[in-house]
Amino acid sequence: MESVISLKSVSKRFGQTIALEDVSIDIPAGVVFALLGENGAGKTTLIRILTGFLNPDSGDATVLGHPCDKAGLSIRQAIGYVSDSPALYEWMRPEEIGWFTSAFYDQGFLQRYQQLIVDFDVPGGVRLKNLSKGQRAKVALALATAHDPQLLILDEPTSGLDPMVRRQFLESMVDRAALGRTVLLSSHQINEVERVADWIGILHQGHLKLVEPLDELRSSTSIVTATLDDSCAVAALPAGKVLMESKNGRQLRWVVKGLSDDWKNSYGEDSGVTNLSAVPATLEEIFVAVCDSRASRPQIEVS
Ligand SMILES: Nc1ncnc2c1ncn2[C@@H]1O[C@H](COP(=O)(O)OP(=O)(O)OP(=O)(O)O)[C@@H](O)[C@H]1O
Repeated sequence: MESVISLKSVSKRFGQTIALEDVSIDIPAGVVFALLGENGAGKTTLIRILTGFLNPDSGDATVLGHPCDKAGLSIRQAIGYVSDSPALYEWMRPEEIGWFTSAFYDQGFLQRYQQLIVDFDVPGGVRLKNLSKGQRAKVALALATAHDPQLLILDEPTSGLDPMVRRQFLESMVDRAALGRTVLLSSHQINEVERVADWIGILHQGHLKLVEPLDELRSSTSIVTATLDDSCAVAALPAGKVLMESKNGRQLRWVVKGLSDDWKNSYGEDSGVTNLSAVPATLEEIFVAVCDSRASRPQIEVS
């Protein structure tokens, strides 16, 4: 089946700054895909390429089968998109902008928009320039979702929303995916994302460090801890891909992907290591391990 979003070896620089380097992703239909990354990781650049606002220096990007560099307008008409700073007609009221925008879409748009505005508790008769940041974000979200698009792209969708609306909004993304729609959202809110995402992509300094279904990522990544007999000794790494190692006195901690079932066998009585244990890693722990360049012996594969 064709991917809803496909990026093949996409790179983009701004002068000396590498915003994206050789990024390839295929996102299937019917999933919530969360793009995570620190400030400046390249998330917005990737979204601007997908929505045709920016062309890559090299590589190919398609959305719903359309090439992003040539069909930006068609893509933006077909999808729902909310940027990190949505531009709205400030002098309009929410009820007016809904009515105005409905002219570009099918008959159901206005009814769905009005329902969303009620659900989000936005006052329909106040000018947009006089609404709070969160209320404006809700209007932008309602406009982007009221035509029930196949694909919804959201750059930092929950910033400015209060906790109740965030929860309601994120749950509605899961409902969309269950109906076969696809949602791509960029976020810093790792804990929130962990509750709703099916797939995770982690960008770090323009490089896609990881892209995987969240279930597989969680079940394959462990936090391994151990105690050294002598704090000056060096312990063998556990068998698997060590994403990060940290040491605090005699305490060792590793984040390991694909920890082998018999990993404890490598630590015999004379290994100088005791109190071995492994627990599943949280998404936040995985994110830090992938992005933290201070890890002392990072990204090592031990077999
Ligand atoms: N128009 C531009 N001109 C110059 N540099 C840019 C431009 N747009 C982005 N960059 C640079 O590209 C890199 C990636 O920026 P981008 O906005 O994609 O990051 P981001 O992951 O969305 O960050 P944040 O989470 O802070 O919004 C940054 O170093 C940024 O300074």
